[in-house]
Amino acid sequence: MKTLHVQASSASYPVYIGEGLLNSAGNLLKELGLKPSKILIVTDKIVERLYSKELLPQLQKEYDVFTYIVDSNETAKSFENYHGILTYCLQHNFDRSSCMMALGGGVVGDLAGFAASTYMRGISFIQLPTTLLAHDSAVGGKVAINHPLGKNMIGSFYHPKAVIYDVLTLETLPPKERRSGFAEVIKHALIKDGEMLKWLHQNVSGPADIGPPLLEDMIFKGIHIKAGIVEKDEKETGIRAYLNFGHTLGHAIESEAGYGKVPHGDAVASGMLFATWLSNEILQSGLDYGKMYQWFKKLGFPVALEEHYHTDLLISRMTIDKKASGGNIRMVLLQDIGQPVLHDLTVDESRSFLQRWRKEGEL
Ligand SMILES: NC(=O)c1ccc[n+]([C@@H]2O[C@H](COP(=O)([O-])OP(=O)(O)OC[C@H]3O[C@@H](n4cnc5c(N)ncnc54)[C@H](O)[C@@H]3O)[C@@H](O)[C@H]2O)c1
Ligand SMILES: O=C(O)C(=O)C[C@@H](O)[C@H](O)[C@H](O)COP(=O)(O)O
Ligand SMILES: [Zn+2]
Repeated sequence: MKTLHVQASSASYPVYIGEGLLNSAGNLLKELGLKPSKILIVTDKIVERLYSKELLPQLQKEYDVFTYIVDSNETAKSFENYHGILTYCLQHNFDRSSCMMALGGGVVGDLAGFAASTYMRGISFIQLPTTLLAHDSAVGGKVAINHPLGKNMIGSFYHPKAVIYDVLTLETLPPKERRSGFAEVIKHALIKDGEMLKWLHQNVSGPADIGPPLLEDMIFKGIHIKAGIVEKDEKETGIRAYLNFGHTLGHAIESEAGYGKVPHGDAVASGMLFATWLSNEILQSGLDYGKMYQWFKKLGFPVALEEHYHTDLLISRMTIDKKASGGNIRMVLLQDIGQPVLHDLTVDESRSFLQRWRKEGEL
C-alpha cells in the first residue's frame, strides 16, 4: 500500500492506494480513530452489485451499516438523491457522530460528499473510489450536485477524513470509463508535469494500454499533482482554477448533451483540445496540437464536436461557468506544458474562436 497525505488549510487526511483495501476498510477506520455511531454507504447499482460484498461484512461486525443505492450515471447527482439521502439519514436516526462512505466513482463521491457536508452541518465522510477518474474527484474536497442549467452548481468544499483507493476494483472498469478517467490523468500532466506527459505518451498509445501495470502509477502521480495544488489554494481563489483545464467547454458539452450522455472525461478531452488550440492562437504557445489531436483520436476521445451542438448554446452555457467573471468567459490556457494561465475572453471573442476551432481544429 502507498500513502499520500493531503495537507489543505482546513483539513489533512491520508490517501491510501493499494490492492484489496476494501477488505480492510474497517481496520483503517479504527486507525483513523473514527468510531461512527452509524455508517451510510452511498453507492450506485453497478458498484453495489460488484463490491458491497467486499466492504460490508467486516463493517457489519462492528458498526450499524446502511446502504443507499443510486443510478449508475451522472443523472444521480440530483436534488432528488440529495434530498433522498438526507431524508433516509433522518428517518434512520443518523446523528453527528455518524459517517457517510462513498463507494464508487466521482458521481457518488460528489453526491455523498455534498450530503455529508450539509447533514447536521457536516458529518464524517470517507471516499472509497472505484474508477480511474476518481483519482481526481476523491481528492481535494470539491463536492456537488448538478443543476439542469449547469454542472456542479450546488456544492461545497468539504474534505473526506480519508480516501481508501482499492485499485483491484479497477479490473472491472469498462474501457469507456478507463478512457474517461485517463483524460484527467492527461490533464494533470498537461498543467504541471512535462515529464509525466512524455511518459504517458510513450506508454499509452491506445485504449488497451490504460490498465495495469501503469494504472497505479498514473493514480499516484495524478493525486500528487492535484494535492500539491489544493494545498496551496483550497478554495479556488487562484491557482486551483488550473485544475479546470478543459472544463469550461467540457462542462458546457455535458450539460448541453444532457447529463449522463457524454462521460465527464470525454467532454474534458474535447475541452482540452479546444484550450490547447486556443493557447496557440492567443498566446502563440507553440504546443504540438496535431500530436495531441492524433493521440486523442487513437485513444477514442471525441476530437470534434458533433454537429448537433449549437455553438451559441455552448457559449451561453460557458457564460454561467463558475470561473466566469464580469460577463467574460475565463479560460485556462497553456503558455507551455506545465505552465497554465487564466485568460478572459468576451462572449463575442469566445463565440468566434469556438466557430473557428470547429472548422480549423479538425485534422
Ligand atoms: N469533485 C471533483 O473534484 C471532481 C473531479 C473530477 C470529476 N468529478 C465528477 O466526477 C463525475 C464522474 O466520475 P466517474 O467518471 O467516476 O463516473 P461514475 O461515478 O458515474 O462512474 C462511471 C461508471 O462506472 C461504473 N463503475 C464505477 N466503478 C466501477 C468498477 N470498479 N467496475 C465497473 N463499473 C464501475 C459506474 O457504475 C458508472 O456507470 C462527474 O460528475 C464529474 O463532474 C468531480
Ligand atoms: O478539483 C478541482 O478544482 C477541479 O477543477 C477538478 C475537476 O476535474 C472537476 O471536474 C471539478 O469537479 C470541477 O469543478 P468545478 O468547480 O468546475 O465544478
Ligand atoms: Zn474534471
